[in-house]
Amino acid sequence: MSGEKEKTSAPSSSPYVEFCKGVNGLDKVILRESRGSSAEVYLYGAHVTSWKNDHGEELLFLSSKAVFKPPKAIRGGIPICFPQFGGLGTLDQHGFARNRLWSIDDDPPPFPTNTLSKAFVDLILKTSEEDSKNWPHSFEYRLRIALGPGGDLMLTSRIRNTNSEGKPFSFTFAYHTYFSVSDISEVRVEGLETLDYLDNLQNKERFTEQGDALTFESEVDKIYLSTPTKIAIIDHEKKRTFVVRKDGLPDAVVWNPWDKKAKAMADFGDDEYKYMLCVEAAAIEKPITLKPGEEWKGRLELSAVPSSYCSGQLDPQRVLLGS
Ligand SMILES: O=P(O)(O)OC[C@H]1O[C@H](O)[C@H](O)[C@@H](O)[C@@H]1O
Repeated sequence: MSGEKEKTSAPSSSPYVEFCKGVNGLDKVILRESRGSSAEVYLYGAHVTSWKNDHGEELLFLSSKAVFKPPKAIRGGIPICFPQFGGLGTLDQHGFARNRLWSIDDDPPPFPTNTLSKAFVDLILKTSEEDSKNWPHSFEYRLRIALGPGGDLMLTSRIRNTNSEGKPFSFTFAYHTYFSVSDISEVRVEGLETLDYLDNLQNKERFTEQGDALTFESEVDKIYLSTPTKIAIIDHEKKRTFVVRKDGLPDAVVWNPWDKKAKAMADFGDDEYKYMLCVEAAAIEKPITLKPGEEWKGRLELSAVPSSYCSGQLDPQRVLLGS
């Protein structure tokens, strides 16, 4: 199994980082921030399955039918799509990172920016013999998952080309975040209006979004191109706004399977589409290419703030700037 060499000793827990077992005895890490927020990460897939605010409220959607058993990816939370998004290549849907066993990275290279947080974990995935048969490249993928002092969830991916023969490689990528929402019909997304998108439901044809914030009344599966670095997901019923900030990730996928596709998915409840929305920070239209020795960085920062709106009038500037 890849990455076993990194595991020199059993990691020791602290008040901020607890190493334990999750469903089916899979290794899990719980991050806790002193004001009460928390996150849970499975080493299987480097998959964040839970993110709670300081009131203990769950902010991510995880299906009640999620399967915690390799080789199936966990349905919900934040799957990592690498080195391929969707079916855009020869690999299995969304690549292999989401269904590999990652290791704890005991000695990650330093980060240029110091986070104040003590609640973080560093994970690593390296090329395995099996994966190199389908994707003949050598890579090191380091992922830091951190909870900020205010409960923000930060994921930083650093992917390095370690090919020894001078071969570049290209990949597409997404943080496939499933947000928990009170009722999909009460949700709107701001920051994607007037942008071009590829519609996965119409052979990836290119369209331009209209001027209004996005609302949802049927299946949606769109790849928005060259989006702003901030996107807001406003849950009117919960009076909660998620703010997605991303860096190095120009695109954003918006997905909800709606009723028919929900029924067709074995690991997804028939009605659960009402309670989730995927907004995925991604690099899809223009694949990332790395020469040997080069590193790419892609960062996602999620925060959940009370919606600042009254009488249904939302000022997007306040939502995006006022957190
Ligand atoms: O079922 P999965 O392989 O996890 O994929 C779930 C979904 O992921 C993305 O959002 C894609 O755009 C969708 O087309 C796909 O259905």
